[in-house]
Amino acid sequence: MITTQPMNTLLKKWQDAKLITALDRHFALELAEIEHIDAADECYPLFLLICTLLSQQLSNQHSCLVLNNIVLDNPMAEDIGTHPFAIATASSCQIQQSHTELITQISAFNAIGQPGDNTPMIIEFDRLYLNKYYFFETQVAQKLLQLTQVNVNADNPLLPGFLDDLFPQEPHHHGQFDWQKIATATALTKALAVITGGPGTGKTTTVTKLLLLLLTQQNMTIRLVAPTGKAAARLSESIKASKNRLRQSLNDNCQPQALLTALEAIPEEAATLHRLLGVIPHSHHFRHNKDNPLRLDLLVIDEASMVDLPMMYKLLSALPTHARLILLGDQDQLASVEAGAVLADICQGLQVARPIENQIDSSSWRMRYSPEQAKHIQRLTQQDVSQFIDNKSLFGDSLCMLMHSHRFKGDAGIGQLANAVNSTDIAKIRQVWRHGYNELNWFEHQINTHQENSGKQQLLALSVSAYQPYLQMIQFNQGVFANNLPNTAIYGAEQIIEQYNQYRMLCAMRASEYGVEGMNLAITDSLRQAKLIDSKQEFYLGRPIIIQNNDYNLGLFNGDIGLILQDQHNPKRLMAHFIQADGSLLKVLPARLPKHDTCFAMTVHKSQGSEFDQVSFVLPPRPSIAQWQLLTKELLYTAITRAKNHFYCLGSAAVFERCAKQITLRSSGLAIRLWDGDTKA
Ligand SMILES: Nc1ncnc2c1ncn2[C@@H]1O[C@H](COP(=O)(O)OP(=O)(O)OP(=O)(O)O)[C@@H](O)[C@H]1O
Repeated sequence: MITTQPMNTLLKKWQDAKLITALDRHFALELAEIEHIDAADECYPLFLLICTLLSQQLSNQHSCLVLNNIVLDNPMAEDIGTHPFAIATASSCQIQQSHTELITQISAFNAIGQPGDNTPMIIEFDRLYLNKYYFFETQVAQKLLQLTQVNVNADNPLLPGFLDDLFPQEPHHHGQFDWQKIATATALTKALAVITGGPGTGKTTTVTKLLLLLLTQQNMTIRLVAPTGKAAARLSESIKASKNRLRQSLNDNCQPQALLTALEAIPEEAATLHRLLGVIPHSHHFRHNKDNPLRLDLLVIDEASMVDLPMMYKLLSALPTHARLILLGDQDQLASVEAGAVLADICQGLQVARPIENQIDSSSWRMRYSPEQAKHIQRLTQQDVSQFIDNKSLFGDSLCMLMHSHRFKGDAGIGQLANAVNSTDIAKIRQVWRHGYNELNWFEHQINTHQENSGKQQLLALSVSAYQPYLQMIQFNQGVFANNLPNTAIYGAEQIIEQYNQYRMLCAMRASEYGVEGMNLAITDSLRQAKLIDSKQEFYLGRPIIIQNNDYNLGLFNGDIGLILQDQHNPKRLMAHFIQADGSLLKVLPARLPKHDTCFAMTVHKSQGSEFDQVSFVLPPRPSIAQWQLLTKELLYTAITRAKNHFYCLGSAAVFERCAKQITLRSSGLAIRLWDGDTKA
């Protein structure tokens, strides 16, 4: 390897240029100590480079470093050449060997071992792992494959009839597959079922019908969980709504009492993953693990795209050996905040790449069933899925993807835009925006010579009107308390919070004028000018708060959102009010709140698992290089699909379209392990 400067100097230079973090540099230097090499050794630069690249990959949520992906003449991906942001004219280090030679050479380092070795790093084919992540990935793959191989007895002769009753054939759908029915049959026959699909495709409806059928056959302890409190609360609401719809339809169709009894036994309460596993304060470990398994027969995990690799390992380890697992989620959403993209990897084997008009590879999906599973499905559903038979894959037997959204009607703008973005179809994106749907509004960045942006001003005006109703409710209560009108009804905290949750501004990033920080300041200022808030004090009436750290004693968790309101029992006292996952109200003295921020605007990442009636999304007008890394298709898709009725976007067409073209790829070997066995490089 050749370098233009000593490696230690280069590491510092890369850190200063924000190509790597201080952690990446220290990680590499520490491993060099473990390897017992220093600058005098010929292989020192290569060892440091490889360790730095691995750490950088882990910081960017990859599970491993794919060595064949390293660009040999510019491994640190430095900006070279004529680009205005370029930091150099030539890369400061180059690897002269081929990838094969590189893999052979680094395999000889003491700190890099083979699978099964107790070394800090593990190399497998062209994938380099931190030992811990290799362990998580192999364990997750092994446990998922074990589960998918467990066939569950679904021979009850009543099942096909029950399935027909629960999924009546719609006359106009004659001859089409009923994927909800097939998903239910899949989950009836396998200990692992993965039911994925976009918003409103019927995941909750399907799982409710599935639980109903399972409970008609045997008593089971079922637990419902989701990654965040907000997502758990939403799952609980969705299950309740789905049960109500089902109760109505069972009664209308005079279904057998057995079904109605089973329906009532379906649990409605959902918990967070942390609560399920039992948090031990100040520890990464949970009370439930392989030595103290969970007490349940069936675990349903919603919003599974948010579950990272280490958490999936912990969940699977804590699952009792006899238990069944159902994963629900949208594989197209943003991947987890921490390492891995477990749900996307699970679904990867169903992806069929296809080129579309603008030459960008997009994808469609195709089920893959073994001949035995196709027979089970046919017997239970009378649907012939033989066209999806694939003799090579067994993992496909556990999967079912729902593709038809019942929420976004075929011609509705939000659904159209989400689909166009999801398939990186630029022509379709332009067509949707040009169509002028009522549900979609575009605000163009228009920055004049005084650096004033009329697009931003329009969005701020809209945000003021969208937040006005909840702030007026607060002002009404304030008047009642101030004038001591005991017989006048006031708005309850739950009502006010519900009203606040009708609208949210989402940003791609935290920092900068067009990030959460800048937009929160701008909205606060606009609301103050409109006399809707009085923001002189830190904890002013109506301030929305988002929690940034877990506080197990208070029962507040990262991402929880609440409002500063007058305490109804002592109106002189302001308290932060939160709705918890079980629907109850939690009141906390503002001074006791863990680390928090204002939440008129929040990141798209933090909005996962939530939905709002109206959503506005802010793209920066001129993204920096670092900001471009965040602007992905998955980010856009997640932002759009948070909106139930209206989506507004502040941006420029060029940025929106480039964002839609950037597809997140997370390096991992999980998909290969699940779909091809451990044999493929
Ligand atoms: N087969 C169907 N026919 C008609 N309407 C349906 C069907 N399945 C679901 N729906 C309706 O679509 C809406 C969304 O269903 P559901 O909540 O089950 O979807 P979901 O995929 O869980 O949504 P989300 O992604 O928001 O959690 C509900 O109003 C439901 O009644």
